[in-house]
Amino acid sequence: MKCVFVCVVVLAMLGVRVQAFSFNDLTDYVDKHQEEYVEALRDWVSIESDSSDITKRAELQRMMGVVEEKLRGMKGNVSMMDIGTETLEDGRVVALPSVVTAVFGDDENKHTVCVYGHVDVQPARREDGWTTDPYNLTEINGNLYGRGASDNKAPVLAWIHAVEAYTALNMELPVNVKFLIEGMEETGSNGLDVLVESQRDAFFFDVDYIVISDCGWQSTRPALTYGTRGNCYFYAQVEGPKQDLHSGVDGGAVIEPMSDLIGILNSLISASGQILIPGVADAVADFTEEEKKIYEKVDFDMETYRSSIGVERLMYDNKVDLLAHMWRFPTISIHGIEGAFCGFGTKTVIPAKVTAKFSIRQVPNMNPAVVEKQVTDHLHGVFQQRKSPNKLKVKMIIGVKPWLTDTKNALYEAGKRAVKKVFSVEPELIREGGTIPIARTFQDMTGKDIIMLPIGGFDDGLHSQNEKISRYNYMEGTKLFISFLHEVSHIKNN
Ligand SMILES: CC(C)C[C@H](N)C(=O)NCC(=O)O
Repeated sequence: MKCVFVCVVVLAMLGVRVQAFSFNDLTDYVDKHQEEYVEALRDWVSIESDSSDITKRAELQRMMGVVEEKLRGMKGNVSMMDIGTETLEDGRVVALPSVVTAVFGDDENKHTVCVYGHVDVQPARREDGWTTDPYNLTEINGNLYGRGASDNKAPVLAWIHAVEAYTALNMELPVNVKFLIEGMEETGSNGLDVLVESQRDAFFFDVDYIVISDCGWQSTRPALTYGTRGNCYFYAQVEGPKQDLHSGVDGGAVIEPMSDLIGILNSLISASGQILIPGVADAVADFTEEEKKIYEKVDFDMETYRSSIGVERLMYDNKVDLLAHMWRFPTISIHGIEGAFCGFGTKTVIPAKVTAKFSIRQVPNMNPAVVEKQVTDHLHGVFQQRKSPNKLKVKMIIGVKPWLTDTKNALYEAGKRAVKKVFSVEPELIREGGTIPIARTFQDMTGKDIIMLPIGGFDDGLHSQNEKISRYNYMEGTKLFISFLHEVSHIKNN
C-alpha cells in the first residue's frame, strides 16, 4: 500500500492525475476506440504467421516482433525469449519463434495475473474455399473474417487493449499483469514447456493466476471453460516402390502403399465413432451421473450446432452424449495423406510413399506415452496381417495431456462476476474439445490457479474456411477482460 501511495504522490507532483477506477469510463474508452482495435486486428491478420509451414517462419518471427513492439509501446517491461530450435523431418534445424513476455506492474500488494495467448495460425488459402482473402480482415454483417481472427489474435489484442485502456485513462491497474505470448501453439507449443520450467522461479515467481482466452463459447451465452482435451498426433508412413508408378502399366504388379495405408487407417475407428485400438478407451475416466447432470443443464442447442456446421446428422442424438463425446471422451480424426494425389484432374499415379496424419484427442486419465505404444503396436499388428512387402513407420509427433480444473474457487468466482457485469447473465461452465498444449504444463509445473475465459463465438470456424470473430465479441470481450482484472483484485488472500 505504501508503494501505491508513493506512486500516487509522485504522479501528482508530476501533474499526472491518477483517476479512480470507473468501469463506465473504461468501457466508453473501448467503444470510442473500436475502429483502432479493428485496424490493429487487420494488421495482425495480414501477417501469415502459420507455424505449421516452415517457409512462413520469417513471417511468424515478424509477428512476434509486432507483438513485442506493441507491448514496448505501452511501456511494459518486455523480453523476447529465445526457446531454441526444432529439427524438421528432413533433418534441418531451424529456430523456434521467440516467446514475448511483458510485465506491467510489480506491486507486491497486488495480485499478479499472467495472460497466456498465441499469435501463430493454422494454414489458410483462398482456394480452400474462403469467400474472402484469409489474410485481409474483411467485415461482413458485424463479423470480422480472417485467419487467426478468433484463434487467437483478437483475444490477445483484447487483453492488450484492456491493459492499455487502464493506462490511457491514467487509471491504476488493479493487478499486476504479465503477458506470455507464443508462436507455436497450433503445432504443439514446441519449446514452451522447457521455458515455463526454467522460468518457474523467475517469470512465474509472483504469478498468482493464469488466464487463457484461446477457446470459444458453446452457444451465444458467455462461458467459463474448465477443461480441454489433450492430443496425440501421429504420422503413419507406408513406403513401397522407389518412385511413383503408372497405374495402367504397373497396376496389378505391385502392392500399393496407398491401399496398405487405407487398410490400416480403417482399423482405427468404426463407422459409429468407436475407437478400435485395443486398450485406448480403458484409461478414460468413468462418466459419472453427476457429470451427466451438469451436461444436461448446458445451454446448447443441437439443431443450431448441426446446421451451423452443415451436416445432415450428428453422431449422437441427445445433448448429453454429444457434449460428452466432444469434451470428455477421446476421438480419432484423420487429417490428411501427404504424398497422395490431391490436385484437380484425373492423374492416374500409384504414389510410392504416403504418410497419413491423424490425431487422438486425450482426456483424463489417458497418458500420451501409453497411447503412443498402443497405436504403434496396433498399426504394426494390422499391417503384418496384410503380409505386404512395403515398409510401415509410425511416429507420434505431438503428445499433449488434457487439462481439467475445479471451478469452486475464488478465481472462477471472479470470472463469473466479470461476465455478469458485462453481459448481465451468469456464464455457462463448459469444457472444450480442442487442445491448449501448455495448459497442463502450467498446472503441473507452476501449481498456479488457471482459468479459461473465452470470448470467441461458438460458430467462429476455427481452423476452417471463413474463420471470424464478431465485432461484438471482440469489443465486449475487451470489456470483459477489463472487468475481470478488477474482479481479481478483490480476491482475498488465503
Ligand atoms: C479451441 C482450441 C482450444 C483452440 C486452440 N488454439 C487450438 O486450436 N489448439 C490446437 C488444437 O488442435 O486443438
